[in-house]
Amino acid sequence: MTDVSETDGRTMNYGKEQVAVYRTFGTPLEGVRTIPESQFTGRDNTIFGAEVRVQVEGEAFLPSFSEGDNSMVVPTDTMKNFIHHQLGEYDGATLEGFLYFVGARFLEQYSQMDSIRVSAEELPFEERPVPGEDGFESSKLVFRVADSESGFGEVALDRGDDDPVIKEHTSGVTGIELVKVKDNSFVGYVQDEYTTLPERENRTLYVALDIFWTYADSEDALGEDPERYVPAEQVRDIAQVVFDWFDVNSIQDLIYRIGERTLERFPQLESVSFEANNRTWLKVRDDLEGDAKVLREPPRPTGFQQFSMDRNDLKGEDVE
Ligand SMILES: O=c1[nH]c(=O)c2[nH]c(=O)[nH]c2[nH]1
Repeated sequence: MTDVSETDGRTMNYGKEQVAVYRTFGTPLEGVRTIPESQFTGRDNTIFGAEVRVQVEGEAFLPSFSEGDNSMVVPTDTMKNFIHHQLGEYDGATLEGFLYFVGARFLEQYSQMDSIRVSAEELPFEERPVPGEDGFESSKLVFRVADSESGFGEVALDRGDDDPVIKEHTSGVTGIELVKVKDNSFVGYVQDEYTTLPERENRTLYVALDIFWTYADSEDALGEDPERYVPAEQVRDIAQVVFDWFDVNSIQDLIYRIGERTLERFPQLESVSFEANNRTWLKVRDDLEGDAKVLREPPRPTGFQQFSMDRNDLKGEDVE
């Protein structure tokens, strides 16, 4: 006989990924706090898309692995249909709120699921300008299918006594790609017999960035209180403003400053983390007038930086 303790600690889960789902005319996100680094004040949610991943766990699934007994198995195809359906039931306005909603619904519907992890990448769309009465305005109907940065969310839920309990959560913005054409350096690094990279006092820096954050109180991630919600657009905008403002000496230096500013702006956040990639172009010509250069793609391999920070890293300086 198999008891629970014997199965403790093993990896056993299954689920569905790449579940793309779209919703039109959702609940608008209104009432977020504005910050000086961003023009973002809310989202209409006229169109919303996400690619969802769901992963479920439960001791009841062991016989499906060990004995080929599917009597407790919810097909992953059904999971996909369930996600599609629940986006129509969700009446909130955020990606993380939807992930919590759909996760909680799964636990309610299928008692054999002990816990669930749901994550998603937003599939972004952009408003398009059309001529209106006072110049151009955003079309209310036509959107560009965008290849831009997108929101990210993940929640892991356990069954609680009453409502599900959020065991882990992460929010984020992924796919940021920024180029700064001058006022960046990379100097002062280790020089030895293996070094071929010349020091650069002023390089054109191209960085790809994913930024993730956690809240001190995971409920704040859901967006039910929009004043305490951190929109991915505002973090994206902090990143580009900090890049514009500071003459940094490396990507390491850049992401630390973005992290500091993000934690200072949003006291409700517990931590911020980064995955950065260096895509800096190589110089072909700099014999042109002024700061002008001709550049080319870098060859492989590429460098990366990962960093996480929390409130202990702040030096206690106020931001205006
Ligand atoms: O911002 C950078 N950080 C590095 O650690 C590094 N290493 C390198 O070759 N180029 C760069 N750029």
